[in-house]
Amino acid sequence: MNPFKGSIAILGSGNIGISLAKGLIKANYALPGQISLTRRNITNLNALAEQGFVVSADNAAVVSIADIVVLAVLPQQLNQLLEQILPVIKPNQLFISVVSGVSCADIRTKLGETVQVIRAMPNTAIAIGQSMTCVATDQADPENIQEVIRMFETVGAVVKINEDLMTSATALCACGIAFFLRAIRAASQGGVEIGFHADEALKMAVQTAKGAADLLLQMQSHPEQEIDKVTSPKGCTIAGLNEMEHNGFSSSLIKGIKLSAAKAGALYTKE
Ligand SMILES: NC(=O)C1=CN([C@@H]2O[C@H](COP(=O)(O)OP(=O)(O)OC[C@H]3O[C@@H](n4cnc5c(N)ncnc54)[C@H](OP(=O)(O)O)[C@@H]3O)[C@@H](O)[C@H]2O)C=CC1
Ligand SMILES: O=C(O)[C@@H]1CCC=N1
Repeated sequence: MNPFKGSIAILGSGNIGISLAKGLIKANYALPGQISLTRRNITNLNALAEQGFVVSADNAAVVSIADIVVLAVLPQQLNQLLEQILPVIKPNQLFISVVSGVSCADIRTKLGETVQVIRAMPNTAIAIGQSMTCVATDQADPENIQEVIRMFETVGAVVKINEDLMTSATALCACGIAFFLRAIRAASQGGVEIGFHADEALKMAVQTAKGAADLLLQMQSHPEQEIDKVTSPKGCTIAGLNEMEHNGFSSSLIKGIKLSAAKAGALYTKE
């Protein structure tokens, strides 16, 4: 892999910003000294400073020397941040926004119409190189799109989508990791009810979930094909599955994803 040669500023180093930084280092996309991390309370970044990351509370200072600027604050924190960096942005800088519900055009409205903006929607598995990242833009240059895809491919799978689907991607992939984690947690709680200690129930549920995901990835099959192989006639799997469905299992996942998508589209206030 050809490492990135320039410098990266991650503005808003909270959960996803730090996960991204760690993932990029783990994948050898960049060295810690090439990545500046900002937040207002920088004492929370002491451990990362010790690992060699540049840590700062001064967004403008790090943007003034960055080739790639990653916007990773909450939607309601974005406008104030953009006001801070507006005076120092340079031509040829690439802005990557992971902020939910904010369009490329919204960011250009604040930073100027010539600014190159690409949105990326990763999930927290980016820290271990297993993100599902959706990438979208409206008018960024092809070479910038290629660099962003290359960056996120080092830390997981990437799908390029139309920008109008970014809130849907937020719900399915970024929020989605929490939905699957909750399903694993629930399975482990079921495991405790039927006789296992909590730690062994969780280990069993985690490996079973991993096996299910890997089956689909490696066999390129449909979930129902794999389910059909498990459900013996008159057996215990179909009994359990149908009981879950009677209680709204699929329906609740679908409804939750629809609500998350609607909410993701309404997190940002332009003014
Ligand atoms: N968490 C996730 O899984 C994902 C989140 N996202 C998106 O990423 C964004 C961040 O989410 P998340 O990481 O969960 O949120 P966090 O609250 O964990 O992170 C946001 C960070 O921004 C910092 N911050 C706030 N204002 C400023 C500022 N003016 N300058 C510099 N830093 C600032 C905060 O620290 P301090 O208060 O110290 O300044 C905080 O650490 C959101 O827009 C979210 O929609 C996208 C994909 C996945
Ligand atoms: O919960 C949130 O709003 C953010 C966006 C996607 C994941 N976390």
